[in-house]
Amino acid sequence: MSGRDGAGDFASPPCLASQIAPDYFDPLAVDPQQATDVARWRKAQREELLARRVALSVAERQEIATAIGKALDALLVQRLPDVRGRVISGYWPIRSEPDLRPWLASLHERGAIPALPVVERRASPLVFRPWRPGAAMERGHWNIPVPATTETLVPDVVLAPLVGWDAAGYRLGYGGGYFDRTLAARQPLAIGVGLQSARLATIYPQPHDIALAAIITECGCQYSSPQP
Ligand SMILES: Nc1nc2c(c(=O)[nH]1)N(C=O)[C@@H](CNc1ccc(C(=O)N[C@@H](CCC(=O)O)C(=O)O)cc1)CN2
Ligand SMILES: Nc1ncnc2c1ncn2[C@@H]1O[C@H](COP(=O)(O)OP(=O)(O)OP(=O)(O)O)[C@@H](O)[C@H]1O
Repeated sequence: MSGRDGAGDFASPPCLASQIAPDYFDPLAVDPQQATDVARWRKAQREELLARRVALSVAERQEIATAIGKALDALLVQRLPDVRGRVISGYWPIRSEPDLRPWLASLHERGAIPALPVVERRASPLVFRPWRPGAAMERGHWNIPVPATTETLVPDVVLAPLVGWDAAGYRLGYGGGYFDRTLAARQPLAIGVGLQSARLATIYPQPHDIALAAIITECGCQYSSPQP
């Protein structure tokens, strides 16, 4: 080969435009065809992952929830050693999500302030209402029970239930985009919790997807972002 990089072999240098990432010039630009493909793929993955999760026995689910609670405690020792007075949002389990209410109750006993997410307005960030065992509940959006109070809190920690996840810290949820909108608005310590078997090679992160700080399954911590 003659010349530097073989440039002398061609009448004009080869065009490398095809090697430029499509989002190089505008980081928020999305190819509409690609966005549609990813949305369709995610819908199919959600259905499959949810069908597998619902097939677990009650005993299996309880074991998983207990193991996740222990792994969460281990993570908090590192990330938030003193939980007293800290607002920690969990979730009211739906669609066979691991039931972490006992863990939230134990946090309450340790002096933390548990909270639950609420969709007060469609296509908007979630708001967080205080919760404690036995708190009065009402039906919220999607029939999810939410605390019957108008009080709202700013969480220090937010648990994000995972339908699917990948090892880069990205979450597949129910397709409403609520957690992404919430994390775009403020930056609590966001911890994904879900089943080890819900791991995907990638969720094909899009510009609106925000990586979580950590991902916890019944097998322990699967991803943890570098600590600030
Ligand atoms: N237990 C629990 N509570 C939670 C959440 C969660 O994931 N788990 N959320 C976590 O965010 C929020 C509710 N998330 C929701 C996500 C999607 C839709 C929804 O309407 N989904 C549409 C599909 C949307 C689409 O594909 O465009 C549907 O199923 O019809 C509703 C609520 C707040 N509370
Ligand atoms: N920050 C944002 N601003 C505006 N729209 C957003 C934002 N984040 C997500 N969305 C919209 O929400 C839609 C669903 O997103 P995605 O598939 O990531 O949902 P999800 O994370 O699975 O849902 P959820 O968090 O509700 O469980 C996206 O197509 C996008 O249009």
